[in-house]
Amino acid sequence: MTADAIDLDAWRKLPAAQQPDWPDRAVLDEVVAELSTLPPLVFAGECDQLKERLAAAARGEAFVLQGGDCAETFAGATADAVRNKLKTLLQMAIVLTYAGSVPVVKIGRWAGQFAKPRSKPVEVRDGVELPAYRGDMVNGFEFTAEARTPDPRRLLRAYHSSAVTLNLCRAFTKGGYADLRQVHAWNQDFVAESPAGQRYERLAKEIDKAIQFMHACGADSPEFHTVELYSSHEALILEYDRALTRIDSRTGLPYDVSAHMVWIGERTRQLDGAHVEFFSRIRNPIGVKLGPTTTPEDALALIERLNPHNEPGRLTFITRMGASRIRDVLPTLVEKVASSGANVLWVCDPMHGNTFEAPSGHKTRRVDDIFDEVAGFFEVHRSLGTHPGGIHIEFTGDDVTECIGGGDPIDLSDLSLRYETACDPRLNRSQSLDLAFRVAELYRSA
Ligand SMILES: O=C[C@H](O)[C@H](O)COP(=O)(O)O
Ligand SMILES: C=C(OP(=O)(O)O)C(=O)O
Repeated sequence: MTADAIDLDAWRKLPAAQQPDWPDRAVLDEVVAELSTLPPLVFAGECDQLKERLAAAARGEAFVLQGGDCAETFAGATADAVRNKLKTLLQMAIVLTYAGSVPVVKIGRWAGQFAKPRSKPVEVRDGVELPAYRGDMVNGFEFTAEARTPDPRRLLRAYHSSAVTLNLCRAFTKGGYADLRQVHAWNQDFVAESPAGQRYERLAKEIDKAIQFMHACGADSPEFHTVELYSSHEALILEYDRALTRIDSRTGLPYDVSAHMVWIGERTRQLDGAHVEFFSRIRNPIGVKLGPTTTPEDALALIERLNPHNEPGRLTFITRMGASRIRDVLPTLVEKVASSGANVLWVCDPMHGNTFEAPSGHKTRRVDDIFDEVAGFFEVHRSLGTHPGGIHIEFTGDDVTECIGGGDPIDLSDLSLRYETACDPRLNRSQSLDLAFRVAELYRSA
């Protein structure tokens, strides 16, 4: 299909869920016009490369590690915070690479993850009702009428903040910070210094031996000093992602150049809705979140709309069923999709089906439920002979206290110590590394 034949604005005629109530259309139009002139954040060729990597993961020849904050904030785009997230992602990736003996496709849930779908449009505190916080791209977190009023100028800040974050990640991953031996040394510190890490001493020693062996053979090529890293976000605010959609000069086809991969959330995947329509036009690799009420018919219809030519690596289903439901709900879904012959990558999001409210009012998740959902995901795929293609998690590289349990346990009374998320609870650094070692054990138990 040529670019001329692709109507990138067809979504405007359809119902779009979870969009802000912008107070001033004229300001929005000005912002969108400016965004449309700004340089792309990623190159379409990189999106194609990611598509190839995802196709390999769907065949069982790679494993996807996708993660980052639930909601990025403008204030959080500091060198320390970005570095800590990247460092944790790289540490997790080494463990998974060794355990799976396949490349790990590293995708940050960052440089664009500034918008949140909400279950209620308003928040009430002490009898005062204000619009819900929808992410820094839309409004402010502070509970005042001024902060909570959607402001289109925030779309521009989201673009610039994404550019800064991506720039730093590109510098770190290409400039030597991601050196394999350095990342492994950080893992050794985790194992030596934390009660959570001590369980994994044997595995860490094996990795150490493997690295020494490669070094001795002279096999540590330039790839061991740099890392391929991709960016992703939920493309929720369609004005933003549309303004950053450009026609690729190589192919003449449209790509959303705000990120390498974008996904549709559980709340916006209506077949006749604006998000599915918009995503059907762009050529990036895309994801769709599937919750526990998804029927096989829903999944097949999404495949038909979003990947009609059955292109490998184009479509990822990110399942988020909840630990208590995954073993019941996932098998039929995977079975029906597999028997249709569709090329789909299955990734497990063990976060969004396991959220509950603590007595203190904090939204939280049990680390054990998160581990259990991932274990269920592996079990289901193993029993069906399909590939557990990756995990999608909300985490931070900082020592926050937002999820309970883990190797250095955080309990309900600890939640208020360092509860910093702007939306949903994230795994902290130690809980994330713990998860990587657990997934490694699942891999090796096959
Ligand atoms: O991250 C996902 C959603 O935005 C979030 O779970 C919605 O949370 P809410 O139920 O507090 O609106
Ligand atoms: C909102 C999210 O998830 P879901 O659409 O699965 O609820 C998310 O990943 O931020």
